[in-house]
Amino acid sequence: MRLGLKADNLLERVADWFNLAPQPLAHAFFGMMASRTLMAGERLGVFAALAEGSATVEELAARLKLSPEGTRALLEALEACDAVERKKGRYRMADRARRWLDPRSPQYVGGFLDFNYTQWEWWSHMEEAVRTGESVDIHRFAPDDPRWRAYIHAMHQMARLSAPEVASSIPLPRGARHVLDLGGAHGWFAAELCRRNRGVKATVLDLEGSVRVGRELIAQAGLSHLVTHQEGDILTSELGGPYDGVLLFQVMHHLSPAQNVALLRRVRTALTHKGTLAVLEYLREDEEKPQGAAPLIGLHYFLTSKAAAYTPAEMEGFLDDAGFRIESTRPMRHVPLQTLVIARPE
Ligand SMILES: C[S@@+](CC[C@H](N)C(=O)[O-])C[C@H]1O[C@@H](n2cnc3c(N)ncnc32)[C@H](O)[C@@H]1O
Repeated sequence: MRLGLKADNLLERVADWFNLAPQPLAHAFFGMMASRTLMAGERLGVFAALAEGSATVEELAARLKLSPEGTRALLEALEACDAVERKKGRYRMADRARRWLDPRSPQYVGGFLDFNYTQWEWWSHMEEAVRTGESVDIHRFAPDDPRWRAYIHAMHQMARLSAPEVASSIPLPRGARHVLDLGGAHGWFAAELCRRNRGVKATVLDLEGSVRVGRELIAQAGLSHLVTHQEGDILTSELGGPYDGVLLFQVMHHLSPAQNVALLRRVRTALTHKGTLAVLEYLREDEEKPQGAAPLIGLHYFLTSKAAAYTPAEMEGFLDDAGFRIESTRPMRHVPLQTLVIARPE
C-alpha cells in the first residue's frame, strides 16, 4: 500500500507527472492535517453525533458545545477526508465511513483514532530517537499509566477486524486443549481460536499494564471461561506448557533479532512436538527494494521499541535458528500488510 496525493483532474495529473508540485510538502502538510482532522472528529464527538442523524453546523455546534465557526471549518475538512457528506446544508456521516466511525458498528475503529493522540506525542520524540538511538520504550510505562488503556483498546478494535480470518487460518493439532498467546493483550485472537476449536482454552501472557485492560475486555465479552490472563514478561517468565499452539501476534516487531530467536527457542520447548506456532506480523518488503508504506511502520517500531519491521527472509531466519519449519505464509486481507506465518517444530 502506498501513500500519496490523488490528482483530481488532468491539470493536476500533468503537474504530478512533470514533478511541478512539491510532493514532500504535500506529504508533510496534508498528511498532518488529515490525521489531526480525523482525530478531532472522533475526540470532539462529531462522528458519534452524526452516526445518530444528520445535522446543520449550528445544530451540531450547539449539541457538542463547540463554536459554530470551528465546527463549520472542521466539518468541511472532514468532508475533504471523505468522513462526512453535505446535502442541502445538512451534514451526515459518509456511507463508506459509517462502518469504521459509527460507535455502534462492529468494525468501529474510533478508539484507534483516539489512541493517535498518544502516538502523536510519541512521534514528537522522533528526531531525538533517531539522533540518540534510544526509543520511547512504550512497554516500560507503569501499569496504571492511562496510555495502556488507549493502546490496548486500539489493538482490540484492530483485532476485531481480522480475528475471524486469522483464527480460521490456524490449524491446531487434533485434540488440542491449550494455547498460549504471548503478548496477547486483549486476548481477542485467542478467544476466537477457542470459539472455533471446541475444548481449547487459552492463556494470555503479557505485561501488567496490558493485562489489566485485556482481562477487563474478555470479562465484558463473557469469555473469561475461555481466556485467562497472566502478568509476566515473555522474555523472562516461565512459559509453562506443553501447549498445542502458541500465538505470537505483533510482538516480534517490538523485539531485537537476538530476543526473537531466544524467545522462539523457548517457545519451541513449550510446544508439543506436533504443536502449531502462529506468528502474525507486518512483514516489510525486501530491504534492498523498499516499497509502499511499510518502512514508515518500521520507523514506528524503531521509535516505540528500538526494533524494526522485519522482512520475510529475516522472519524465516529467526524461525530456522530456533528450530521451526515454516508450513505456510499467508497475507491477511482484513488488515493491510499483515502476514500470518504457520510453523512447526522441526
Ligand atoms: C502491538 S501489541 C499486540 C497485541 C496483540 N497480540 C495483537 O496482535 O493485537 C504488543 C503486545 O505485546 C506486549 N509485549 C511487548 N513486550 C512484552 C514483553 N516483554 N512481555 C510481555 N508482553 C510484551 C505488549 O504489552 C502488547 O500487549
